[in-house]
Amino acid sequence: MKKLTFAYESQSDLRILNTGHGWKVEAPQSGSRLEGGPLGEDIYQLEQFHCHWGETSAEGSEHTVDGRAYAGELHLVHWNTTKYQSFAEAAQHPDGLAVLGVFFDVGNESNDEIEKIVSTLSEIKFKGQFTDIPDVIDPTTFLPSGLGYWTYLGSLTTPPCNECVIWIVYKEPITVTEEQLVQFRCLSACSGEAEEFIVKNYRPPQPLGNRALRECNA
Ligand SMILES: CC[C@H](C)CCC(=O)Nc1ccc(S(N)(=O)=O)cc1
Ligand SMILES: [Zn+2]
Repeated sequence: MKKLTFAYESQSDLRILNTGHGWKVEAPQSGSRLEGGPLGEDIYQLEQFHCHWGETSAEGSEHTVDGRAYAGELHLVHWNTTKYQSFAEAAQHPDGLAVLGVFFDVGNESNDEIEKIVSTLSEIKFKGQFTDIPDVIDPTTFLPSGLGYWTYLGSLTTPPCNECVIWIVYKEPITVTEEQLVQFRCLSACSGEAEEFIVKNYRPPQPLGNRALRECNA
């Protein structure tokens, strides 16, 4: 496979919202480009990023490596702007979306970029609430230093689970702290006063079936 290349913009005032299933940062970046690797000749553009976690740090990732789960997983969601006119249209095609998955390992040093997300969560405690992240966010800082990855053809991991995703999962995790994950679990799944915490929002891996998994050791 050709090398995967990416270029992102740094943006401030990105909107973060509580979807009821977790937090999501809307980051449509016309100036961003993800290309190469398993993506053929097409260019993919960043649309949003979000993450998945578990009720303890023993679980939380949506992919597992030889059966081992990580404490969480960040998803940078891109869509094929070479072939399609909109994100929604791209989501109807097998090569429509490209999602970069980055595993979370729990460690002692907190991740500064994730901290910019965590610092806004008290303002979006309830489903439907949103706020702007004052800090400048550079998606490149979410990526690990080692750029080796696995890739396969898959789907959205939440309904409607469209089979429209070229998955690219980095082998090397990034480090977050237990405190940062604890803050994720304080988000509420409901809009009212009732508190039902979003303690876990990951979908377990599904059978590979006859799909090929490829790897690239950048
Ligand atoms: C109509 C297009 C699309 C259904 C609109 C909603 C959407 O964007 N869903 C979505 C996006 C990413 C993931 S994941 N977790 O990265 O696989 C899961 C679900
Ligand atoms: Zn996801």
